[in-house]
Amino acid sequence: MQLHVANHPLIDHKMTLLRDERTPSPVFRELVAELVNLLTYEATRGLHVEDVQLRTPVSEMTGTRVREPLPLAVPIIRAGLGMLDGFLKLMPNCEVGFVGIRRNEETLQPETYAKRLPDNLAHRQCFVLDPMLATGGSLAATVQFLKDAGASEITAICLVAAPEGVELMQREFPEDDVHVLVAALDERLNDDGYIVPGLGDAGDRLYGVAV
Ligand SMILES: O=P(O)(O)OC[C@H]1O[C@H](OP(=O)(O)OP(=O)(O)O)[C@H](O)[C@@H]1O
Ligand SMILES: O=c1cc[nH]c(=O)[nH]1
Ligand SMILES: [Mg+2]
Repeated sequence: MQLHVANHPLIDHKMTLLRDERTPSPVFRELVAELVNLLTYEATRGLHVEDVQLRTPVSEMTGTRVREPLPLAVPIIRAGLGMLDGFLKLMPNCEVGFVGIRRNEETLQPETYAKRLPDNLAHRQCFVLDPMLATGGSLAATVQFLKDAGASEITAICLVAAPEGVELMQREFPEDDVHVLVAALDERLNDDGYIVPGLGDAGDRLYGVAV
């Protein structure tokens, strides 16, 4: 697994607003969308493209377009859904697969309650969306589902990561075919498995505490 930390002043500025406990849900959602726009630009540098012939008002030229099959976006429900619109704004023709995972609050183990993915992901670039990489269990389970379906180029876009989660991903996926792009790499996990300083429970801050 290859880790990329965005390290950009605009992203850092928006992350500061996002982390603030006084930021209300509507603003939080808007900031997430803006951050995902910026991160998607960076995460899609390696998109597969093909040549296409066109004519400008001045001359013939060879341009490029994103090659088919188009990439698959995979938000991890719930909190990852908050990143989907921002991603699709830049990649409007992507198909979307869904994985629903909830962390067990006592064991911190991921529990999968929904999975709707194409059967065959060979030769398909996949972009996993989840704001939080804490212990890494939820992301590792999702990446494994994609690999089981044949995916070999997987990029996760996250907002905040803990070193513990990064280490788990590196242990589980030692090859270079998995990339994780994060807006911020934080200090550690606390005893409850929350990222410190983090931003709290991303799902609750996006959608409230309903289960
Ligand atoms: O790295 P991990 O230790 O697995 O934790 C990260 C997971 O925790 C959060 O989801 P949560 O379980 O709170 O579900 P929710 O999105 O429905 O709130 C977050 O969105 C990740 O999916
Ligand atoms: O800090 C954390 C850890 C896991 N899930 C969250 O939403 N926040
Ligand atoms: Mg949650």
